[in-house]
Amino acid sequence: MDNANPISSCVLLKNVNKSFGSKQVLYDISLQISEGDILGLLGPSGSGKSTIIKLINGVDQSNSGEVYVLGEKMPKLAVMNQIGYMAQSDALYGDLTAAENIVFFSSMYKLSRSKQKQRMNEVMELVDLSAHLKKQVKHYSGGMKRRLSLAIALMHEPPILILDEPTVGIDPILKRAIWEELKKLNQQGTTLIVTTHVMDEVENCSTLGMIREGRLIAFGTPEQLKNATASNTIEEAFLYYGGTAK
Ligand SMILES: Nc1ncnc2c1ncn2[C@@H]1O[C@H](COP(=O)(O)OP(=O)(O)OP(=O)(O)O)[C@@H](O)[C@H]1O
Repeated sequence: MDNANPISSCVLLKNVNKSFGSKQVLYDISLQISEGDILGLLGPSGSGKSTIIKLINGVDQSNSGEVYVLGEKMPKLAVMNQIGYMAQSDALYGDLTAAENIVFFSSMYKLSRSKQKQRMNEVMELVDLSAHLKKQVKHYSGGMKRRLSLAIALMHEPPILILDEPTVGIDPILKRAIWEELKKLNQQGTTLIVTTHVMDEVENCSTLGMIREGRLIAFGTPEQLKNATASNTIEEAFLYYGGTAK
C-alpha cells in the first residue's frame, strides 16, 4: 500500500481514521480498488462499512489519512458527480411519484430531457417498476423503495457505483436479476462497491474487504482469502478471520 498510486487507482484509502466525537469508528484503513472491480465490504452491523462508503463518496470526511477517487483527493464535487450512490435508508419523497423523484434527484446531472426520459424507462425496467412510475412513493413497499433508490443511482450512468446494502428487502428472484444487471454494468466498465451482510452476494464480488470493529482485517480476491486461511469456502474464511483477528 505504501507504493499505491492515487492516479492509477480508482479508489485509494491511505491510513484513514474516523471518529464521531470521542468515539473512534475507523482505524488506519488502507485499501486500493482498481477500475472494473466489484468490491464487497463485509462486516457485522456497526463495524464501519457505511462510514467507509461515505468517506469514498465524499459525503463525510476522515479525521486523518487520505481518500482519493479517480486520482482526486476527496471530497471534491466534480468527482462526486462521477459516483452513483445508493444509501442504506431511502431518501425519497413520499408525496411525489416515482417519476418525479427520479427527475428531482437526477436534476443535478443535467441530462437532456430526451436522455432523461430514455434513462428513466431503462432504469425502471431494470428494477421491474415500469408499471409503477406514476404511483406516489408513499404507496410503495419497502422493497419497491429500495429498487427505486437503485434506479435513481443508475440514472446518470456513473463510472463508480456505490451501493449500501442494495438488496435488503428484495426477494431472491429480483435480487438475482439485479445482480445480473450489476454484473453487466461492471462488464461495461462500471466499478462497483457494495456493502453486505449476506454471504450469497459474496460470490458476485471480485475483491472482498472484511471489516470488524472499524478495522480492515482482510482484503483480497475470494481465492486469496480462501488460500490464506486454508478454507474451502469464503464463509469458512470469514469465520476464520472473525474468530481470530483482533
Ligand atoms: N453520524 C454518526 N454519529 C455518531 N456515530 C456514528 C455516526 N455514524 C455512524 N456512527 C457509529 O459508527 C459505527 C460504524 O457505523 P456504520 O454505520 O459505518 O456501520 P455499518 O458496518 O455500516 O453497520 P450496518 O451494517 O448496521 O449499517 C457505529 O458504532 C455507529 O454507531
